[in-house]
Amino acid sequence: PVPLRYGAQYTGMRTDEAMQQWRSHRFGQFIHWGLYAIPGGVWNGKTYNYAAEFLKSSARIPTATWDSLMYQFNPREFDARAWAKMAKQMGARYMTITTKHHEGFCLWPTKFTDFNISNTPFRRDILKELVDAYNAEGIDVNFYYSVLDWHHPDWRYDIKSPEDSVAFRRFLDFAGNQLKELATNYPTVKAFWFDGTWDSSIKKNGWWTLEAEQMLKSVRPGMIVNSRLRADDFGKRHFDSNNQLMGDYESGYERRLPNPVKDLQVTKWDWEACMTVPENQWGYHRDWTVSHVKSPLELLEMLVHATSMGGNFLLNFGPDGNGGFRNEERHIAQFIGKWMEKNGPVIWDCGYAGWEKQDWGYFTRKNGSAHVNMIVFNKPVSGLLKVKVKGDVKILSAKAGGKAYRVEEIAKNEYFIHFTDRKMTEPRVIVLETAKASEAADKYQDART
Ligand SMILES: C[C@@H]1N[C@@H](c2nc3ccccc3[nH]2)[C@H](O)[C@@H]1O
Repeated sequence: PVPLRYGAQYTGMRTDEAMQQWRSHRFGQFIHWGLYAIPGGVWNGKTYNYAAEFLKSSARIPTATWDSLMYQFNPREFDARAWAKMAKQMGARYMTITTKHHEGFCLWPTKFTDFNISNTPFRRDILKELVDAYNAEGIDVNFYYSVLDWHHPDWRYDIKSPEDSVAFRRFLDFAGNQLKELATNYPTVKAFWFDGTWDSSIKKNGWWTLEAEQMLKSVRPGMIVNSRLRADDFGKRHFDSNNQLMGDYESGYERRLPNPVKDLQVTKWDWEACMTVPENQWGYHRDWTVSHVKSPLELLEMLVHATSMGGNFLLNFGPDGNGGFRNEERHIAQFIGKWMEKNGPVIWDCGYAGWEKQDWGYFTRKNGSAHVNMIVFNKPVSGLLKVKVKGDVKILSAKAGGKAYRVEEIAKNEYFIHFTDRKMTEPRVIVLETAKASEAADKYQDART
């Protein structure tokens, strides 16, 4: 292996309580909220189809003009407890909020820049209200922090001169101060979700990314940090030059999920996929007709898909400039919440079952349990759900809501579950009870070829 100073600091999955808690949550609510929520993708009467949180660049708005949106930020409808109740009802176990996005506007009264909530008509500490309200609902809160900062004069995309080095050093000190401030002033925050770390300026300062992570973990032992923060000695990101995952979980799945057949490597570490409801809008956009809007069912399947591969699913909401959610978002929360009310136990505390993906849907398994959950999305014409078990296992029974389905052994380690349900109106959960096969005689003869 290549000797590294700023590479992975440990290998394997963390087994401490804080990480087990993060892992068991499985389902999180992402919230993107900032000045971009005021124009919502529309500027001077023109609608820009690009991501609404990028309107400043897509509409080529001068920084001074954009930053003056601060004097309009006054979300009258903002009610942190109502947001937290909606998330609780949806079945989310954690929430990740943008403390500062690329625009550089800070949702908390930071000491390190005036470009923050205390200098808006609203004045109140949004982060504190959110942390308190979500924690009161038993939901953990994590902080998203964009290192990329369009507002700060010392930000550099690359280091091309001694002046760049001096300025960027000041910038890194500023970012480090803000991170320490966040970790200190909001003591119940469990994780940091870093973004905006792909530019050369950061890749040339891998040392800072490790220092930032170590500082957060010294201020808050147990703190969790995503792989996206880190760059190693050679500017490699997420996985270091020895192909070791940096940070505590892989955060490379943005608006995409790992393939359940080809990407099984992710089952070896912690990871999280974050997802937009429209094709690509994180911040509030006034016009959702500009792209495909994912249905509640599509998003529910992604949650099940992520859980089935031992990962977390972070579903994004983009409140508008007044602090209200779109009807589509409310409906999604209500739909998923209804399903989670009945079936949360096959998501929370569950992960990769270790069996081969089948066409009808996904397997999940609670750690060490003899029960394997089948979440059926696609009932086959035959009604026969194929299950290939791994290792010394046999299936004893298959039950859904108290009703037993016939388990037919069709070959060594292979079964059909006779799924007699007629019309499927929602994803169905069938729980398989398994036992050691070695206790039963083996009546199959391997073919000789
Ligand atoms: C988690 C997501 N990452 C941000 C982002 N910044 C980008 C810069 C270039 C290309 C794609 C990007 N996505 C999005 O605005 C959102 O916060």
